[in-house]
Amino acid sequence: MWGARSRFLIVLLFSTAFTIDLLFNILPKLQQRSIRNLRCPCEESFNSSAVLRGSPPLNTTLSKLRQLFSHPLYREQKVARGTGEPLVEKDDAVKYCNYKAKAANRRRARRGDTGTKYQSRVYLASNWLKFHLAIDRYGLYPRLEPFIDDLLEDLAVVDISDVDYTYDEKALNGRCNCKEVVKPSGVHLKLLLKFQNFGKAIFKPMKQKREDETPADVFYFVDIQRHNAEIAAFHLDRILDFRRVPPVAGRKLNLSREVRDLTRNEDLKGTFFISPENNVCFFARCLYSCKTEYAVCGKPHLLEGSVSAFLPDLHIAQRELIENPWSRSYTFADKKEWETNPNYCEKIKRTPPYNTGSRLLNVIDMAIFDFLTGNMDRHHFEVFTKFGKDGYIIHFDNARGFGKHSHDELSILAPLIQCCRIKKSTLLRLKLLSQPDYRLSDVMRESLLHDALSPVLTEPHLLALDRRLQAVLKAVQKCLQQHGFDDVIKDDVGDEFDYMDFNSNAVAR
Ligand SMILES: Nc1ncnc2c1ncn2[C@@H]1O[C@H](COP(=O)(O)OP(=O)(O)OP(=O)(O)O)[C@@H](O)[C@H]1O
Ligand SMILES: [Mn+2]
Repeated sequence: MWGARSRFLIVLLFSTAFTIDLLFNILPKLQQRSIRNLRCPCEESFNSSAVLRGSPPLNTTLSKLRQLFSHPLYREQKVARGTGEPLVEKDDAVKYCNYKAKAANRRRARRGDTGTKYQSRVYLASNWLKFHLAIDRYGLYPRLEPFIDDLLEDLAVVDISDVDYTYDEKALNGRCNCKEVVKPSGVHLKLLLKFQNFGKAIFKPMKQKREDETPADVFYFVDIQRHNAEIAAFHLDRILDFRRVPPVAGRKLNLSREVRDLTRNEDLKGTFFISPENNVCFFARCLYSCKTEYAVCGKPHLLEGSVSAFLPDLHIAQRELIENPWSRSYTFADKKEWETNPNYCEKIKRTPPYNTGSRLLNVIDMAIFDFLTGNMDRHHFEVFTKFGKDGYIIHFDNARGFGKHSHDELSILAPLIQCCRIKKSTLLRLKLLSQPDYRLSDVMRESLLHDALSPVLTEPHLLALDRRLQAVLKAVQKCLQQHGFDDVIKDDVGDEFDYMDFNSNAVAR
């Protein structure tokens, strides 16, 4: 009798353990593996190599993300718009990088630091260099290029050779002593990572758990930065086909081994301490808020964060910093003109460079992107000087998005609502992403599974994307009713996609 009962208990124990393993270990791994398969070019997608090799087909053929990227809207339209002029000339860039690498090697040698792990030159096969050389007038990276996924992987694992604070533009331009211009970034603690392959990236540490929502009484300008928002924004921007966010991946850093032991910045080293919980912590040298209560801590050494691939140096690819015409007031009481003047956009439409070309449409694209993430902190933006006033806006700094999933901040959409204009290509993609087969939350969920810090966004944040997408489409619909098709929809793709009716008059005529 006792033997039968204990046998039953043992079986029960094993089956419970197996179910838990299946739910929390095996299934997520299978799902991650199926996402990895996304990295092969889309030709492979439907004669699934998994089936050919005899393994179970999983759900790769049902991948919505793969279907999305195979859609005609997401295939290269080079013929229509010509080849994209590159941001940097290959020979110039390689020469400049080699010069920098040699200088870094000389500095290392002077310090007697000649370990074989350091390369003496820049390799063309490095994914960060491939990324730099592929930036063109149409985006920060091409569609479906496997090196972007390889770069994301590099950002998450490549060995670090040095860590430092980030310095502001003046320092980057060599116009002042770098040590003097550390940004006042006590709240926005971030680090410059230099990799052993000479790649560089910006690390923003985790300051808030994914599950926490920004409290209602917190103003956007004192809101903290979220590392997961940076990662999610990169994926969203790629899914929207803007390709205006530099590649970002999640990474767990060992604060002792990979920051404290590697940095040669004594100020940074000096901010390390051990917390009462025995965790390794550090804070930033800065002009304000440099207190231990603003420190970040590992557990006990490991801390997760976002790693954003560095763009080419300003020396070879200058950028212009521009104030956003819809920037917010960063004080409690003041209001900006766009908040009180209903005809504000009419004024902007007459003001160069918003009066011609695509700058205004690009600001509207950015407003849609920011509305989807809930980012109210777009005070300035940057463009590459080389691409002129029609060049795309770089969607830097998305760390203040994804703060509240239960609130949609319609004021972020002001540029769209007040100007009633949108690129046809943008609208077509938004409409596609509102279809059940390509649903935005589903493709985002799938895309984010690939990141080392998966799950990057909680379900309520993913679902908020669908709700906000509907709000954008509704705003466009209202504009169409008020102003008509020709005034609202700016054709940048021709009639190639007019068959995409989606049972609505928003796209087809
Ligand atoms: N991936 C990158 N490559 C090159 N430069 C970058 C990158 N990410 C950020 N920067 C530069 O650093 C600046 C500050 O970055 P970011 O806005 O993300 O940090 P922040 O802590 O919010 O700083 P701030 O308070 O100045 O906005 C950007 O405006 C940009 O010039
Ligand atoms: Mn910022």
